[in-house]
Amino acid sequence: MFLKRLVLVNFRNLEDLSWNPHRGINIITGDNAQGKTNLLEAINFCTSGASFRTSREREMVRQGADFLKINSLMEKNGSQYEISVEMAKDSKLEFKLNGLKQVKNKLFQPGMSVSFTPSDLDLVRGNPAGRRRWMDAELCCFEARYIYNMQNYNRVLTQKNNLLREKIKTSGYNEILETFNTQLADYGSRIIHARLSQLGRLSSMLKNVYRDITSGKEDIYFKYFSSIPLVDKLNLNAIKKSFLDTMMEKNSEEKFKRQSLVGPHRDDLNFFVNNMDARHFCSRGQQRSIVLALKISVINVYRLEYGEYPVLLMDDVLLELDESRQAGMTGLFELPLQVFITSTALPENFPADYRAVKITNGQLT
Ligand SMILES: Nc1ncnc2c1ncn2[C@@H]1O[C@H](COP(=O)(O)OP(=O)(O)OP(=O)(O)O)[C@@H](O)[C@H]1O
Repeated sequence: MFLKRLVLVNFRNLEDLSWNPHRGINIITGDNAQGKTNLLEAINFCTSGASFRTSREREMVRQGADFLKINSLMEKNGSQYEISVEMAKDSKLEFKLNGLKQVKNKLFQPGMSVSFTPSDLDLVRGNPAGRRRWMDAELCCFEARYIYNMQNYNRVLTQKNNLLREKIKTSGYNEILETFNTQLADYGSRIIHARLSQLGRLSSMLKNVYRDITSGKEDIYFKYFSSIPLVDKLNLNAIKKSFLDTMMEKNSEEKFKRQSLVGPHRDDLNFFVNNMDARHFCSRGQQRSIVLALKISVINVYRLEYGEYPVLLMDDVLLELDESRQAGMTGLFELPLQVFITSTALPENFPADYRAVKITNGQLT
């Protein structure tokens, strides 16, 4: 996937911007608050239909303006197409593909872009909910029916929790609870199964990428911690049975605590570098390297799924690594991959060719 042209009107402080990015590495420099992240966010939006910064889309319209326009020319597997997004005052976003209106969900598939922003550092050091969100949104999103299973799982989970919280038990309480448990085991085991199989595929890629970044000095692995004993991790029926058995065992505790204690919504993923738990023992630079290695592994997974690398967006995260770790990424920069990197200054010894643009007060130079 390559972004060939980007035209923005009233996108945050980017009032009127037109750009034909380089096919390889683009470094966007500029002082603070000039519009570097805004530019990355616009690329993120026209490649995913979502912002890495906000879910309140109206915030993206330049203050004082009454509409926003993003127009992009993309190339995917050799074909070109135009995606445009418009939002007029008080109306919803409108998406077009090659000039024709298109529903957002049909326009954007996963795997068009991967972003790495400072908030992604929480993937290592933050709470388990962030890691579960990452597995759901970035790692497993393309698995058939994953989102369908997630939506149904969450719906039943809410119903079950509401039932457990009821003070006066309705008639048929135990039967209803059992029905919810059966449904949760069905959807939940598929979620856990998909997570484990995608993690299995990611594992060796992550090890290799991390070794490259650290010039072979550090090793990484991860562990999926489940609220369900997982004996046969790749056997869906075994996961489902274990899920049902565990819910039976925890039945009294769930009733006492009035909440659902078992399932993928309680699971976690932890990273270990040189056998040490990365949450507690890794430096900031190591944590940054872990997230970077994860993102690079994910773009490799997308390449296997879709036949082409996604666009990679890195906001204020790459050039903070020391030169030896940046040098460890030479292999990445040799791939047919378009990368956008923001930084306040140009790097001194960047390990690959790049084109640089500077942004000042929302204008590219
Ligand atoms: N809707 C909006 N309308 C107008 N300006 C906005 C809007 N949203 C954000 N801005 C402004 O855009 C400016 C640039 O923000 P951006 O986050 O892109 O800066 P940056 O160049 O990445 O800076 P830094 O190096 O500090 O991260 C900020 O001054 C911000 O207040």
